[in-house]
Amino acid sequence: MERIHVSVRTRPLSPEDTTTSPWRISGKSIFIPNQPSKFEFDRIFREDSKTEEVYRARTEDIVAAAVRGFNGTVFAYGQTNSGKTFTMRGSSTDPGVIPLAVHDLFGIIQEEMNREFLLRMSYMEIYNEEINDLLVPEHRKLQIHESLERGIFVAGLREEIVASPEQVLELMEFGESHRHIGETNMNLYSSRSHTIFRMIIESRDKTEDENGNSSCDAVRVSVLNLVDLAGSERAAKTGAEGVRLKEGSHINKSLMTLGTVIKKLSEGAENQGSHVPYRDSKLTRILQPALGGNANTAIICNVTLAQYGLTILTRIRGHARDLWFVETQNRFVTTTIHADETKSSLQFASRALRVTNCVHVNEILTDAALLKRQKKEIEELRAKLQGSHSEHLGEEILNLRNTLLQTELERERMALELEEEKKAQAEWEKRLQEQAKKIENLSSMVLCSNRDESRNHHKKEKRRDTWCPGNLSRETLREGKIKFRIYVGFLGNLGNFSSGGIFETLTALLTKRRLPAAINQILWLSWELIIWASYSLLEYLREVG
Ligand SMILES: Nc1ncnc2c1ncn2[C@@H]1O[C@H](COP(=O)(O)OP(=O)(O)OP(=O)(O)O)[C@@H](O)[C@H]1O
Repeated sequence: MERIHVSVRTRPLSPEDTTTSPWRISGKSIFIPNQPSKFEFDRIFREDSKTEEVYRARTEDIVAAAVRGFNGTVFAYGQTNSGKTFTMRGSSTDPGVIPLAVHDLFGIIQEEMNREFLLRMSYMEIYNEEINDLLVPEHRKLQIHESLERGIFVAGLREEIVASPEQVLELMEFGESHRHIGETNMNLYSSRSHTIFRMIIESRDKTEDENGNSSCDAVRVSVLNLVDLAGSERAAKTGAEGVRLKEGSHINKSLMTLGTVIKKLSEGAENQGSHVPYRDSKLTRILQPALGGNANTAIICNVTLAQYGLTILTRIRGHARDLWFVETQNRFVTTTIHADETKSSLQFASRALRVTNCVHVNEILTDAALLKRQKKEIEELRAKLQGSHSEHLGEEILNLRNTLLQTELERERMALELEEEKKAQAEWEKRLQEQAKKIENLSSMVLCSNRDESRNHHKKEKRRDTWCPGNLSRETLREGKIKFRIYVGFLGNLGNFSSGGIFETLTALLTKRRLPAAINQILWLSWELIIWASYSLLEYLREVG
């Protein structure tokens, strides 16, 4: 977790303002004697401080971190005419934070021998809640989007590839010429828009392995935002009307949202899951990652310690100048009370001190890079393993492998045994079922037989067919035998009859004996037939009875 770094820069005062100023500075504190409000910051830069001092205090580290892959944002905040543009852009004699950062950036990159870099720059302004591309002036009213890969970004914004600080500053100059600047009673060159100067830094490791391949394809992409905000202003003070009034109200509205966002964040709203109104203005939406996200952030709060700001605007040989003393040919004279606005700027800055961000390297890993990284990790682990404990560990691993193998074999053997036992049990159960069936059949036969015997005992004269389902009773079998014998007897007698009687009768007729002899023979045959029938009947009754 990284806290937002907040420093205060006071602008020079006129001799009159110096004598009347109620503010006192002591170390890192700024206060009005005998008043409860006392503000403490990371650094306070007095009016004689150079911009380079301001830059070295924190922005220098943020630039160095951006080269290593960490996002960074620095912005100048303060009321109109407090020196924000002076701090961020500077002049040819006193370069501002942006040119210092650009030179530093290229300097650090040149010293980085193991990485190769690709730098891009963009420059945009937020004017009346519209985003304009300062590098391509016809690109106006751009929209903000959000994606997983790019996070929050401005669609259609030109990103120029740059190779030297001079090229960057030249492009910046070009952009400046398209920025909205206007004259107000407070500032001849008052910024009427917020500007965001952005450097996008891409880098990859260029050390090669033995095969000549890059050792890692991971690409680091970080963004460095250097923001010059428009200043809060009171219409009464600036004398704004018409277009200036409209601009002023948009500026104030977006700064108010910035104040609300900082207030919410300082109260821990984001950690508690409460709503933070980033989307209420284009400025806070674009700065969202810097305010409550993944960025090293620094705020330079520009203030004037004047009680009565006696700002004299005059024109010398056609050029407007901001002077610290009264000129005889002054055009505009505004006498204002600054102390309240300074207090409100300091309140904003001290709230920002309580905001923390979660900063991490932005690295994009390709599949090949992931693979290489994992291989590298495996190699490192293997090397560690082969270190001091390698022999002991090797033996232990061998033992563990043997134990594992034996356990596997034992498990397989037990599984086979179990299978065989299951089969045997199934066979045994099948046999048991068959035996049970046989026993059941036999017992049913015994029952039938017993029942028939008892029935015969009580009803000897009656014979009844006894049929037991699924089996023949003894009685049925006996009856079958009797019938068989009777039929055989009948056939035997018929044989006798045929062979004896009929043969003799026919012989008598054919040998032309007399008819009485034939009739006699027929009678004899009939008699024999009767005898046979009687015999058969007696036989049947004996068997059945
Ligand atoms: N530390 C300083 N030393 C010398 N001159 C300064 C300093 N700070 C501001 N000035 C002068 O004060 C004037 C107003 O400064 P500047 O334009 O930077 O204010 P600003 O805060 O950007 O105003 P605005 O919000 O209206 O754009 C400029 O002429 C600038 O040169």
